[in-house]
Amino acid sequence: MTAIQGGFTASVNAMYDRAVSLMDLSPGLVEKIRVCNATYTVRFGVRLRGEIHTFTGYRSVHSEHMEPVKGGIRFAMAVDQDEVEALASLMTYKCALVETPFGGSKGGLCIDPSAWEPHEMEQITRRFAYELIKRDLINPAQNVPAPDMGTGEREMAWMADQYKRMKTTDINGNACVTGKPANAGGIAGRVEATGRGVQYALQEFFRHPEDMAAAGLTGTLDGKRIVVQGLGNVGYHAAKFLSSEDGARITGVIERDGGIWSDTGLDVDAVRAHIRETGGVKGFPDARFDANGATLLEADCDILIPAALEGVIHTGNAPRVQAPLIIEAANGPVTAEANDILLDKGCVIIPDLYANAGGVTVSYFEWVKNLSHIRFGRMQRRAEEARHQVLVDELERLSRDKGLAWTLSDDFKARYLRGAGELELVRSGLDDTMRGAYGAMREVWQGRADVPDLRTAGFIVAISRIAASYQAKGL
Ligand SMILES: NC(=O)c1ccc[n+]([C@@H]2O[C@H](COP(=O)([O-])OP(=O)(O)OC[C@H]3O[C@@H](n4cnc5c(N)ncnc54)[C@H](O)[C@@H]3O)[C@@H](O)[C@H]2O)c1
Repeated sequence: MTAIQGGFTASVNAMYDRAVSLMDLSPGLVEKIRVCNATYTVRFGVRLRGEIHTFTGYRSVHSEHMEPVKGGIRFAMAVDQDEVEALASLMTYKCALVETPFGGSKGGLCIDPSAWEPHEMEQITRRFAYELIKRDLINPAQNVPAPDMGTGEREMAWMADQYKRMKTTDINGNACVTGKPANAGGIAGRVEATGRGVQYALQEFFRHPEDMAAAGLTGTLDGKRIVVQGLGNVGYHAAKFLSSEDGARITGVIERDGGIWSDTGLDVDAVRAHIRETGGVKGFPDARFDANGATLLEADCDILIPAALEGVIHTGNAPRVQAPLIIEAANGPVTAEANDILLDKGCVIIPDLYANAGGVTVSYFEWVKNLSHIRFGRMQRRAEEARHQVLVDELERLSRDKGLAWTLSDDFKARYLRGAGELELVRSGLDDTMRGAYGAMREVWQGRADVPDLRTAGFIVAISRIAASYQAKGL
C-alpha cells in the first residue's frame, strides 16, 4: 500500500486550501470549516476462538453544520485516525456539493475481514456498533453510517439490528444506518449506487464537448478504453454499467494480486467470478497478467478509474500516467502533489467529492424512506397509476369511437400502468443529482479563469454552501 506522504488529511487540506485561497472568506471561518470536530477512538475486546482479541475502531465527525452527519464505515488493516479524519472531511464537502442535508463523518475498524468467519465478523461488528451506539455515534438523528471498503449490506443489517435491540422505543431506528439489505429497510439501487453514480458522472462529462476537449477526448463513451483499479463494490458496478450500457471497453483491471490486460476488452462479470473463485485476477483466461498491478495505472487508455484505495497516484508515478481523463471512484486516489503534476500534463480529473457521491445520494433516499415509514414512491406511484389509467381509457375510447384500426396491446397497458418502480425512481433521482452537481461545478471551472480544475471548482461550490450555512445559523 502507498501511504500518502505527509498524511491523507494534509493532502485533502492542501486541496481545500487552494480553493479557499480563491474565495472571500474570513480566516476564522476557513479554519473552522477545515478542522475535524471530533474523533472517537475505541478499543474493545471480543472473546473468539477461546482467546480475547482487542480491536481498535474510530468514528470521526468532521462537520456538524448539518445533522445527522453521514459517512461510511471501513473495515481494513490500514484504518487509522488520519485516514478516517480525511475521509470524514471529504464527506462534508461531498454532501454539500450534491446537496444532501448532512454533515461529514467516517468510521473505521482496524481488521482484516478475510481472517474471520462470518459468525465471528457478526460478533465483532455488533460489539463495535454497541460502542458507537452507546455514544450516539450511530443514531438516525445524529450520525448515520453506511458501507465502505470491507463492509456491505451484511454489516449494515447487523448494525441496524444492534441499534434496534438497544433503542427499542426509537420508531426511526431503521434510519440509523443506510446500505441495508432490501428486506431489512434498504432501498433498491443502493448496492450499485456509487458505481452507477460514476457512470452518470462520466455520461454527463461526455455531454460537454468543451470539457472533453480539455482532456483531448472526442466522441462518446462507446469504444473508450478504460482501466479500473479495484473490482469491488464501486469498481465492479462502474465497469459493468460502462461496458454493458455505454459500449466502453474495460481493457485493464488491477486487483490486489496484480493486473490483467486485454486489448479487445475484458468481460467484467467473468473477471469478478474469477476473483471470487481464485482470490485474484491471476490466471484469468485470454488476458496478459502483470504481478505488479500498479504499472497498469500508467497504461495507455482513455479513462482511468481508481476504485480501491487512497494515494495510489503519487509523485512517483504521476509523471508516467498516460490516461487523459481520471475519474476518482475511490476517495483520495490522487495526492495533492500528483494532482498538480497531472494538471500540468493536461490530464482532467473528475474529483472524488463529486465522482463517488452516488452512494451518499442514494443513502439519503434510503434515510428519507426509513423516516417516512412508507415504501419509497408508493403514494406517488398510486397517483401515477390512476393518471395513466385515465389516459389509457381515453385512448381506447377514441380508437373505438373513431373506428381506428388499432388498440393498445395488453402488454403495453400493463407496463404503462405499472409505471416507475423504486429502482427507476432511485436511478432517476441519482442521475438528476449527478447532472445538477456537475453543472454547478463546471460553471465555476469554465466560468473563472483563476480556477484551474474541476476539483478546485467542486471545493469552491461545497465550501461556499457550508460557509453560507454557518453564516445563516451561527456556529
Ligand atoms: N461503497 C460505497 O458506497 C462507496 C461510496 C463512496 C466512496 N467509496 C470509496 O470507493 C473505494 C472502494 O470502496 P468499495 O466499497 O468498492 O470497497 P470494496 O471493499 O467493495 O472493494 C475494494 C476493492 O479494491 C481491491 N483492492 C484493495 N486493495 C487493493 C490494491 N492495493 N490494489 C488493487 N486493488 C485493491 C479489493 O480487492 C476490492 O476488490 C474506497 O475508496 C471507498 O471509500 C465507496
